[in-house]
Amino acid sequence: MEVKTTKIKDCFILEPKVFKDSRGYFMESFNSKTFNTITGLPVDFVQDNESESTYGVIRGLHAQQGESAQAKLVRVLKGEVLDVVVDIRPDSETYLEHITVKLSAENKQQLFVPRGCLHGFSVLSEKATFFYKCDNYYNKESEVGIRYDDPDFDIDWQVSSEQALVSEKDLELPFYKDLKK
Ligand SMILES: Cc1cn([C@H]2C[C@H](O)[C@@H](COP(=O)(O)OP(=O)(O)O[C@H]3O[C@@H](C)C(=O)[C@@H](O)[C@H]3O)O2)c(=O)[nH]c1=O
Repeated sequence: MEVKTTKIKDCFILEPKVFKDSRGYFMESFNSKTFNTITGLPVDFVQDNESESTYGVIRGLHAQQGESAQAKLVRVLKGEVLDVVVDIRPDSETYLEHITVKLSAENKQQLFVPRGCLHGFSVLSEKATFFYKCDNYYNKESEVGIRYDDPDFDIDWQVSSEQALVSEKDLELPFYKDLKK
């Protein structure tokens, strides 16, 4: 497993070691000891989630807050997405910065999203199966989010506005400046 830093504090890209042979490939997609050693973060994942989406779907930008804050280790099992992390931790040196990373079944990259950051993704392939580990349980009451098209962040989702497919719930999210903090 190789680790690459991103410009967001404590947000890493992980690249599993892939063993290819005539049968196909093998990889350790997650190893708790390796994860904690290479990131230096003692994260204890407790919930796995999976979703499937079609081209143009944008999910996000979401987080859970307070005692239910969640770190996530996200990856793509099928297809390709543009993954987005926005740092809304007021005490972070990268507060209000965001990154975009292409994750695909082919590149097998994983992105670690620290607690307190907003997360979302857009689907760039015909379909995408998205998988992620969370270090805290789902708690609907603790959910917060902002609009994917918040002009203060001006995120390029690489999907045209005509083709963007966004849930009703996500369309009702506020812009960051209007989020109750
Ligand atoms: C996230 C989640 C949803 N649900 C339910 C609630 C709802 O009925 C249905 C769909 O939920 P949502 O519309 O919120 O799903 P979705 O828009 O895919 O939400 C996810 O988006 C990405 C970007 C994230 O980062 C995740 O943390 C999560 O917020 O699934 C759970 O039962 N457990 C969960 O952990």
